[in-house]
Amino acid sequence: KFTNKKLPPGPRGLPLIGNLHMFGENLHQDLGKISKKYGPIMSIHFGLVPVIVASSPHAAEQFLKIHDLIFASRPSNEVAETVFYNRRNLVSSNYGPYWRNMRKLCTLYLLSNAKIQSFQPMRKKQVQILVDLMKQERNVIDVSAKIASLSANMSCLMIFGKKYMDEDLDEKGFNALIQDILCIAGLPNFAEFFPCLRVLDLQGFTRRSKELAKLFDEFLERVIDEHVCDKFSHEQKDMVDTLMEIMQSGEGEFEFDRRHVKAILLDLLVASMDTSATTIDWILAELLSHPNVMKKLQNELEQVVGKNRMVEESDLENLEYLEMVIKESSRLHPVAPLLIPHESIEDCEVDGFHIPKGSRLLINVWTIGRDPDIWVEPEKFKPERFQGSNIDLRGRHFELLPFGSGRRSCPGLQLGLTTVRLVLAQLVHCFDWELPNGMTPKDIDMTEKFGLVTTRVQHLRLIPKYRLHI
Ligand code: HEM
Repeated sequence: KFTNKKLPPGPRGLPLIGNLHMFGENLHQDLGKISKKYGPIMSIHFGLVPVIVASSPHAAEQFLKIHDLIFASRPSNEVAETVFYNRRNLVSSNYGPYWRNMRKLCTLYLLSNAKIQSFQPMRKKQVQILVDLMKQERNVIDVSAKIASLSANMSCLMIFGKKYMDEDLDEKGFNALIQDILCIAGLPNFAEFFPCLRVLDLQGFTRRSKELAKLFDEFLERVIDEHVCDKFSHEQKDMVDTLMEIMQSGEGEFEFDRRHVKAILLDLLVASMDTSATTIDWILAELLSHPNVMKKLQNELEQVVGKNRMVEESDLENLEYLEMVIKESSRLHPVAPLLIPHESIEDCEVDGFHIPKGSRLLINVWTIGRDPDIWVEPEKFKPERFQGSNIDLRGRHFELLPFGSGRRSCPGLQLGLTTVRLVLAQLVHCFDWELPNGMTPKDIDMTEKFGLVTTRVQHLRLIPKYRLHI
């Protein structure tokens, strides 16, 4: 079928390990450097697995729009199989009828605008609890940890109908276990690239995946049992209720039992908790590094909301500068800098290059966001660059893709953005934030820690000064 079998260019690999020796802790940055030499469609190898890296808006559009269908699958991995019930979740399931149906159900019943709206009072209450707590504080607080807990609480209330405390799962704690899942799923797993090493479990991933699978399965069983017996009364229909209803109605049009319910519940938890919290953390860190931007945002809030009340969700659509700030931070710090790996289901030709079936695809949105050919002074944090621009966050403009684009793009975009906008607006409106111990804005550390969700290495420790008149 293909006359031209030329693979995309890329660095020569070593026998067996391919290019794995070229990568340090920050895979997205290393790939960015290498792609400068080999171009926006690059071919490398993780062990024996062929990997294609796209690093320009044009290349991203080729894979996520023009040839979207061919690249709409996901590679398998240890965590997907062990922890997510043999890939019955949405994030890691193969492209096909199961994924299509499940995605439709999730968008229609769990992540629709009406559903997001129904959780508005819950969000308001949880943010209020955090603001009240911070109002009392005179000392330095770990704001990153507080934002992570707030996000975890909001996710749990939405998905399970109640907050779960760290001790509900394991002595290691709820948040830490979710981090473990993201970590194992995000790091290069040698057993995947060299199947013969699988039995040796050199990185201990198999053992840890099995432990995590057991812990979460017991937890999810308990949660479902509680709902079935209605041991705790909850005012509002949560996502467990909705999924159980779908299961009982037979509307799934495919096999749908407890394993599917559990896989989707865990998926939603993992996909929502850290992404939203980390996005907020990065934005706050940039605002603290740029006091002029912080001031301008506070001025906007003063004009739209005023100092006599807190922010309401209905205010959010009037906060234009906030939107620019979110876009600018998402450009520099996309929380999933390589998106989630895609996999091709057929041979394909892209820009004259042959891409074999079964290639893994990484879209380096981090590099695209910092490309000097696309952005003026790309390393500078300047929200004003989006003034009057039609570039949005929805994946229609391939130079800015924090939620991906096309069939596999984030179905939780609206929910995630609502959380990010509300929490950020409230924290910036209610408080002035002081840096501790003579720290200056220049001292804020922006070092990244790569993972499926890429976080800042340092937590933000700040002193809140309440600034409203109520
Ligand atoms: C600011 C917050 C968020 C960001 C930045 C974000 C980003 C992303 C990205 C980059 C992807 C991968 C796209 C790709 O592979 O092409 C993704 C997938 C996904 N996200 Fe989000 N996300 C966020 C919040 C959420 C929330 C709140 C939920 C649901 C509760 C969610 C559910 C999912 C799911 C289920 C997928 C997998 C979709 C599939 O494979 O079909 N996300 N997200």
